[in-house]
Amino acid sequence: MSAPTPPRLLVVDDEPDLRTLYELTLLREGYDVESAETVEEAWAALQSRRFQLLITDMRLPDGTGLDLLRRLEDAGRGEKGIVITAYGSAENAVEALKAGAYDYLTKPVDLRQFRAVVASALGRTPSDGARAARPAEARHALPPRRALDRMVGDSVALQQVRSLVGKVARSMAPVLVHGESGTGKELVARAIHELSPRHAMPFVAVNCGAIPETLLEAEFFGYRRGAFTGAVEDREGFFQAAQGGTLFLDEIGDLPLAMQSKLLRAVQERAVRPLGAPAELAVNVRIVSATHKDLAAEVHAGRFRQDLFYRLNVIEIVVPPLRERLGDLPAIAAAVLERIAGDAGVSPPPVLSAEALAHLSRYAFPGNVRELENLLHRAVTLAGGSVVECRDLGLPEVAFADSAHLDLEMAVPDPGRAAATEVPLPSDLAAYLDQVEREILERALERHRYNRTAAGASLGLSLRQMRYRMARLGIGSGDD
Ligand SMILES: Nc1ncnc2c1ncn2[C@@H]1O[C@H](COP(=O)(O)OP(=O)(O)OP(=O)(O)O)[C@@H](O)[C@H]1O
Repeated sequence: MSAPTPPRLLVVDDEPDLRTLYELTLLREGYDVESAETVEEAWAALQSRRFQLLITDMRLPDGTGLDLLRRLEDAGRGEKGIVITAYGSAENAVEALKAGAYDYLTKPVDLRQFRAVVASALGRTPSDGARAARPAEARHALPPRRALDRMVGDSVALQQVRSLVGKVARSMAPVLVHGESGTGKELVARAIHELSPRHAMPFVAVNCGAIPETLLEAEFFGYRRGAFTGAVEDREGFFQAAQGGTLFLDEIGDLPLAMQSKLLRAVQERAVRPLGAPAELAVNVRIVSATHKDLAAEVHAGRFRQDLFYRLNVIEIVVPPLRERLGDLPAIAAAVLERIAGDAGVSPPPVLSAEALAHLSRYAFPGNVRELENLLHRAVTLAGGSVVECRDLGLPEVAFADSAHLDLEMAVPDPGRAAATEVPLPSDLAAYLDQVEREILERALERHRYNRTAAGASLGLSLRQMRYRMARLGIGSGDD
């Protein structure tokens, strides 16, 4: 997969408040963070995978941070270590450096310094706490007012989406965008924002499924200095960051019930109260949310609050899967190839051979446009020339085991027929299902910046189950 893997960090502290504070700070810097409370728990994590950096408290219930550093050294491991020592204990700090620590910090930890030391250990420049450093936002950053242009395709379905976007952009009404993963829901949300009177104000994209439950409130509403142990500076939340603009809540169906209540309150009151703040702050934010889940069914099952559902779903925009609007495929593929060529400074852009296009048109695209983009990126690299052929696409043959052929000319949106003919019966069900599972796991990992815990949780799997499945299917977890 093409997304760069963020550095993976292990935080070890037995004090929940401090652990939360470190995790929150590091997540905001775009790192992939895991945590442990004891030497043994940390060691178990270190044995099962590689990290780039270990950040550990000196005093732990079953030993010290130095024990961890020594074990790493004995095992010839390359992880750097930062040790957090009690205020005034110079010996401890020296001992830590002697034991091979990259650096040490003393309590109470100054977060600015904390970020700087971590960045330096990883050979990076700290983001200075800027929101722009959030990978989720940076990943999709587009020039202003470009989202609508970027939304390629003339199928009836897409024309309807475009016309709805134009209509709803003017109002403040909350919009719920519904569609499978990778269909372009975020593009729709950005287009609404860019066409709205708020276009000069911020667009803040939040993947609700990627934030650990314990950090949700602080992330959404911010916190004040002193709100919890170690909160030494004020931090704004997503609502404040989106002030005057649009807050895009992706994967809203993944929000835990407790947080749903708090969000409902913020939306109703148009005010938020940062953790530790004496009073509420008025916020003027337009909410656009998105989900691939059937939220009505989630309400029915008691997993989503009905009152919040009604609040967010004032206007619904449905983005159909790519396989139901295959007529858009040639134009989207051409636009994507143009973009890839533009990024690489290549001209003219490569084109798909007729057979390659026909081949693609028989594929079900479970990952929709995003999958098409990834596939074309890979294909262009393999093709190395100006024409992308069938063999460069690397589509699993199992997906085509049945020779059902769909003529491109006939590829008009027709959900009924699509379901019946475009997913051929496989000749090897086990291999086919493995391939489907592999793609789902890879997409979830990519979406959650290769954090297996979050990716697994988004699929209803524990970390253990996730690891097992990845190992079975031979999926690497980035750098280990
Ligand atoms: N109609 C389209 N034309 C061209 N590119 C598109 C189109 N729709 C989506 N894309 C591209 O496909 C990729 C996925 O789109 P986007 O992130 O908006 O999907 P999503 O539904 O929000 O995905 P997820 O549910 O996984 O968050 C983006 O790079 C986007 O630019």
